[in-house]
Amino acid sequence: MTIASVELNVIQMPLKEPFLTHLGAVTDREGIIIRITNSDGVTGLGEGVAFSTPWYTEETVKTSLHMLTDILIPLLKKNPINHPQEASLLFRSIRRNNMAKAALETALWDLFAKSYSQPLAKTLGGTSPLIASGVVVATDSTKNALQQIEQYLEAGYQRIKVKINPRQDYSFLSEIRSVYPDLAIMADANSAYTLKDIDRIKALDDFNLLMIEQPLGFDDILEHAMLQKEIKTPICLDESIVSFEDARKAIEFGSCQVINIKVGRVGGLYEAKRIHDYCLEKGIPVWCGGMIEFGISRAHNIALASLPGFTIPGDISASNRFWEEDIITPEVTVENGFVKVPSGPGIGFEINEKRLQEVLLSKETYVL
Ligand SMILES: O=C(O)CCC(=O)c1ccccc1C(=O)O
Ligand SMILES: [Mg+2]
Repeated sequence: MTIASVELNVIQMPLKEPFLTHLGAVTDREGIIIRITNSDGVTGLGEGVAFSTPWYTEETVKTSLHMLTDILIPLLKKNPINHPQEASLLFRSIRRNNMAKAALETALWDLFAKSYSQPLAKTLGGTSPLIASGVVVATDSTKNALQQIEQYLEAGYQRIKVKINPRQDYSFLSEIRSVYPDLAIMADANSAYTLKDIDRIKALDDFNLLMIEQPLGFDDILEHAMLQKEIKTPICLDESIVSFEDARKAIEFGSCQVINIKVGRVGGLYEAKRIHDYCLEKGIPVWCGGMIEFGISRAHNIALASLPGFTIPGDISASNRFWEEDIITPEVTVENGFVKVPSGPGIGFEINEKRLQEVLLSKETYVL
């Protein structure tokens, strides 16, 4: 893989409606769109999914730009690679900064697949032609939640995830359950509880949830294992799993029965696939998480979710879940509850250049 240049585009777009969790509101999304070009003029696309502030992980758009320009791109310049997996191994010399690493590594995967005229899903070992689609409801009112659920079920989504916290849990979920007794529902707490809340969390066993995601500390593995012994609802870990090693330890400890895999959170597609393969071997189902992302990251998620261990509908929703107009063409759509895995080379989506220009904040090109 002879890399000729790396282009970093910082963009910003308002969400159609604010995304509310107990940690705050996301109303505008900044992101980094990476275009890598090789010596034959083939381009690979990647997306940096860190937020503007470090509310979900410690990274931000600015720390990602620093890591990319001052550390990761120079590292790639010094160490030519033949396969994206080598980039992933090379980046192990840098501690964490997983979203910055993933932004570059995913672009290399797209470039690699395109240079063999192969769909990225196939390059990764994916087999399913269709991905079951789920969606997240992130609001602080039961009325809004019920309205949104109705609208999303109408659009065909197969599974609903709601955000919960100690001020919005039991009665919120019981109202939703009373309207939708058979709906596939999961609840994501984004670390809103501690073990002192064990009775509140235990009570949620009443609702036959598919799982409860990340109820306790964002970096905890021990207390989730203690909690899982006390509740029937399967625990799914999100924030706590930032590497293959975290996944291995969480499974060994019994800290979770399900894992949400996010490419950015774990540092790229190679690490995501390693976690997937291990979970498949251990009988732990996985699903693909979302980052309120733009179309490039969404496209990488689709390719990853075509692997056989992704047996639960993930947070892979249509472009129009968050955006008036996405930066890719065609946009991601959900039909009869599924997203089609593209059959074209690489991620199978192109940049919508007009839309990219409309939302562009800055652009830098590095020649290698
Ligand atoms: O569909 C989506 O992109 C939203 C997924 C979501 O809940 C989320 C969005 C941003 C940051 C963290 C999370 C999460 O899964 O905790
Ligand atoms: Mg989550």
